[in-house]
Amino acid sequence: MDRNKSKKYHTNIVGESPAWGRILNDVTALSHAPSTVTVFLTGETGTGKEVIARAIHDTSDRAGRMFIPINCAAIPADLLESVLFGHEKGAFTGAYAKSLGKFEQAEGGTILLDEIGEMSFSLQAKLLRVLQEKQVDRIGGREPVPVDVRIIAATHRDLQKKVIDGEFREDLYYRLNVYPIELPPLRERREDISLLVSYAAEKLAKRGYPGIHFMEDALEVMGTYSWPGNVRELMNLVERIAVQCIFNKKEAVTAADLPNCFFDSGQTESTFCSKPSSEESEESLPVQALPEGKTLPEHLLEIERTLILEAIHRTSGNTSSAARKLGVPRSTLLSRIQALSLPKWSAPSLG
Ligand SMILES: Nc1ncnc2c1ncn2[C@@H]1O[C@H](COP(=O)(O)OP(=O)(O)OP(=O)(O)O)[C@@H](O)[C@H]1O
Repeated sequence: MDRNKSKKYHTNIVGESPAWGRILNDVTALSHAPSTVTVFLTGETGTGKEVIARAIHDTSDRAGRMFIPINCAAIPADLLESVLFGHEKGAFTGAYAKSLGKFEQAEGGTILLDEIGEMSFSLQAKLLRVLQEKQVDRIGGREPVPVDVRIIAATHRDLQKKVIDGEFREDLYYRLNVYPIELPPLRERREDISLLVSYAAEKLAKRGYPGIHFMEDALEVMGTYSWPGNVRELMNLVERIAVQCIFNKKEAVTAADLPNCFFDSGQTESTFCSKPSSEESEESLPVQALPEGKTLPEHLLEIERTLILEAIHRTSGNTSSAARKLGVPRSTLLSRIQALSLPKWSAPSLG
């Protein structure tokens, strides 16, 4: 890809992991292809589907035109048709004036149909027509209106299952699924966590928050969390901690500033007993639980650190009962806390 194109999105897209690199390669490949190619984005909530859709638009020859994201799940089913395709004056009760739909507004540009799986069956047929005929029918309109709009569809659901269950049209599914991109969950690209945390802190600083930085122990614990809400959850967490930092007048964020869910035993378990992803499985099978690049002693120290932090959190910093939970004398716990340079416990002001 030429430099200008990469510049256009690299400033607000963060990630250097191989998994994320593959997504950026797809964006690059698409930037060289005709900008009419339909793209189908899948991935858990908060993985960056909208971010990638925008990057695809920004690196296409449609960049100067509109990018319109629509969340199909957020608009009542009976309104969605008029929102997408528009209506003529008097087409239905309350249609006091002609209204252009999003497709016409996005002429020459790109439309992101997020949560496409939530679209009603009858509207799916109308969308299929737009894809086939490149024209929309305004509600109450006499003539179809030609449109030149790239469609990017996105979903966090298993659309193939919806097709099998008869809830999503198969013909539309194949029309949309021309260039599929599957966004990896954050737990499958943990290498990006610390970059994303710095990016989030920088973004907040631009919005007037005081500068904060995350200490190694905090990043370590964050690196073992499962992040069900993915990058969105990370962004929200950094903001929540930034608010606490203003209140506590501090800049350095330690593991003790993280919410309790980071220390849940289920969480610890799911981290250390997690199944390797298909990509990791070949290499890491002989030493199944060992994270890439870590030696056994390093990994054991990490487990020890996490367990001690968890026990300290759960006992609100009471080292006697934490030691009891861990089954070691208090003196041993104190010396391990010192040896591992673990932070002193302080009560979090939120959650
Ligand atoms: N790689 C990334 N670099 C920087 N910010 C990111 C990245 N990925 C996601 N974000 C941020 O995370 C948040 C969620 O991203 P986005 O809305 O694109 O996710 P999504 O997959 O479309 O979520 P949903 O399925 O819930 O609509 C946004 O604030 C976005 O800016």
